[in-house]
Amino acid sequence: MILRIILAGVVIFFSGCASVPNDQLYRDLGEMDGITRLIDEFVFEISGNAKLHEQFKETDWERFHEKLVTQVCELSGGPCVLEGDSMAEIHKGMGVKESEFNSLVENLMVAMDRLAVPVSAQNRLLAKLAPFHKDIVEQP
Ligand code: HEM
Repeated sequence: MILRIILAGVVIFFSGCASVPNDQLYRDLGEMDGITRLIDEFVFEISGNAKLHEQFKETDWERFHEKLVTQVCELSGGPCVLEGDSMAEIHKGMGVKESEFNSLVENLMVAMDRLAVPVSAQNRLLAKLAPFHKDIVEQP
């Protein structure tokens, strides 16, 4: 009897874990539609940002947009996987400066404000992106 209760507890615990997917941020961002609109605005901001013009002058905007949608979908717990090189490998040798990184993050914040993304979701997305700082910025 005791064994059955323990077993039931274990089963409930694991099925509970499986039935609560950690996709709250993905849902708060409006799933694929919301994320696509967010990246539309983000890419629009980046492409018009004079401080970033030199870095992005040869960018394939369509590919960049698609990769960013996939990345934000994945990071927020959505059903996407960004394949390919790591953030460090992609940005290696670009000489990305701290000021450029901050400017790009400001572009994202403007995009999120424009779409009225709730502040708590904004903060959670920024927190997911923050660890990339060390992979992208090349210290002088
Ligand atoms: C949290 C910050 C950032 C994230 C999440 C991010 C993410 C990405 C992603 C997903 C790609 C596409 C990779 C691919 O094509 O496979 C990319 C490419 C690129 N990133 Fe970043 N990036 C960030 C910051 C920056 C900064 C600060 C710069 C420069 C100022 C930069 C410059 C570029 C450039 C030039 C490309 C190549 C675009 C192309 O030629 O198609 N990134 N980044």
